[in-house]
Amino acid sequence: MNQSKEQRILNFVLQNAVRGDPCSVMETIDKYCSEKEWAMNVGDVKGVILDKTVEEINPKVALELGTYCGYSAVRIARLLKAGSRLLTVEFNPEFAAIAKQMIEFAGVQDKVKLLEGPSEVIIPQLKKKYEVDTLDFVFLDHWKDRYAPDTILLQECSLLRKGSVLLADNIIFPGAPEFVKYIRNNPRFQCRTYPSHLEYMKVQDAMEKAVFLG
Ligand SMILES: Nc1ncnc2c1ncn2CCCCCNC(=O)c1cc(-c2ccc(F)cc2)cc(O)c1O
Ligand SMILES: [Mg+2]
Repeated sequence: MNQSKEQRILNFVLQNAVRGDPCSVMETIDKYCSEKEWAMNVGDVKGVILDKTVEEINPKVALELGTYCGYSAVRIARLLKAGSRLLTVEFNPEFAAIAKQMIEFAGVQDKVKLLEGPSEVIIPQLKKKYEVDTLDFVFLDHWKDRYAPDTILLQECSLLRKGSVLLADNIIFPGAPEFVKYIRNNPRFQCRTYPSHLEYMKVQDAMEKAVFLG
């Protein structure tokens, strides 16, 4: 049975990156996906916006929606201080299996908990099942039409507190128009757009940062 693209990405990392070195894993994925096969990792250009946001917040508890191969989970986790944790949610079991191996190879498994399932099922479980009080940071990178409903669900589950920061990928391409409309007209959020480019392409994209005002 021929391999999936995601399996080829993982194999390239296992054969070419340095075990236990998150930056090496990120660089190796970026090399493969810019030279051999495009894939929907946040990538090295938008990844710097993600880095700066995580460093500014220094989150104790972070949530990622849409793990894919684990690139942004590794990217975020490498910046987390001791005692901080990233919960990352992946719907697709094949992607989750790849991401688990990627996260372990990078050596950040102690900071990352990979949760398998749809976001609308996992989010309501975060408080009781995963012992979350509130979230300091949320990276939205899953189905673009889930960004708005899941932002509403996070509020309904009292998972946001004054100052919680959401960062959403792909608000230009593929686009998340309902989310942009919802968040920019909502007085409970302070928004800022970061124009950038689609991963590994010259196509315009952007990230939206939204601070919950409580
Ligand atoms: N826990 C959960 N709950 C719900 N859905 C869940 C989930 N966990 C995962 N998914 C399912 C998400 C599937 C991937 C989402 N990301 C994307 O769809 C995505 C697509 C592009 C793209 C760009 C240009 C193109 F020509 C084609 C595609 C780029 C990106 O940066 C993207 O993030
Ligand atoms: Mg994305």
